[in-house]
Amino acid sequence: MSSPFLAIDIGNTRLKWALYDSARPGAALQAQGAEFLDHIERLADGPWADLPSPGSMLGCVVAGDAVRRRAEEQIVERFDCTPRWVMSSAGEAGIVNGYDHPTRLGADRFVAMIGARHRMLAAAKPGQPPRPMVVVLIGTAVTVEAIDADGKFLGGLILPGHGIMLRALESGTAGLHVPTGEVREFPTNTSDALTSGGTYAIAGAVERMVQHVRSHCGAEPACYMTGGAGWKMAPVMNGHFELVESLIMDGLLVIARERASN
Ligand SMILES: Nc1ncnc2c1ncn2[C@@H]1O[C@H](COP(=O)(O)OP(=O)(O)O)[C@@H](O)[C@H]1O
Ligand SMILES: CC(C)(COP(=O)(O)O)[C@@H](O)C(=O)NCCC(=O)O
Ligand SMILES: [K+]
Repeated sequence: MSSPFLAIDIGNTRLKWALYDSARPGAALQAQGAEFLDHIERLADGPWADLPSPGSMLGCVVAGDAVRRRAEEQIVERFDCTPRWVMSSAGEAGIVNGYDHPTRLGADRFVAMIGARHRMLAAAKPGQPPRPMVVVLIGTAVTVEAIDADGKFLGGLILPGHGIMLRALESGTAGLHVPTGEVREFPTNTSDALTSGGTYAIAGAVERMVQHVRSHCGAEPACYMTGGAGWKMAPVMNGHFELVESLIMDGLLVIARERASN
């Protein structure tokens, strides 16, 4: 008998949650939401109050122990299931972790790569070999991961996200104040210059990683993008980046299914 499954992704800005009808890739989404970290205490009595109780949950958390504990309090207060969190390991669910210290890799990065690998394999036509991948997470920070065709995580970049870049510029200068501008190829005012600078800094780093993977692996990578600010980046990306809002949740579903069958 399958029972509902709760997936949770806690980043440095927001907690994202999604309730599925079962713990397997492709499960039907029953409810989802996102809360800024300051508002986690309201989950049990708020958005979670009327949900069916999940039989199990799995999450990833990079926001620190205090935030994880606050989330666990909400989970056990509201639901009859044990909080479980993915730790990055030397390998799981088709990804081999090439980090110098595999457990130090952010769990969100590890899980997103697992979700992406599953998606890439599912999209392959019969007889088509697995492809290398570039996986981009646009959250508080930006990460750009390289994975070869065998599923080995080769390494990844960490950059400041849009918000951190703008706040750093504002605090480090007299004449720059955080404005909201437009992305322009040739910005002619400060607001547009700042917004475009941040956007193209990320786009440029991503394009470089695509080049690195292409020449290292000798094949065109499958490119996936996710994260709260992914929609801002998708329109300026050259080439075919697939924006997959649910990549981390997809990875949690893959891991939950694998763990249940092992
Ligand atoms: N409702 C929103 N409107 C505009 N931007 C948002 C919104 N929510 C998130 N963002 C952007 O996305 C970033 C956070 O994305 P998210 O994936 O939640 O990050 P994290 O996983 O680090 O918590 C923020 O830095 C912000 O730029
Ligand atoms: C790189 C990150 C800060 C990204 O966090 P996020 O933007 O999702 O909040 C997080 O994955 C993290 O703390 N990683 C640990 C260090 C590492 O991956 O090398
Ligand atoms: K994240």
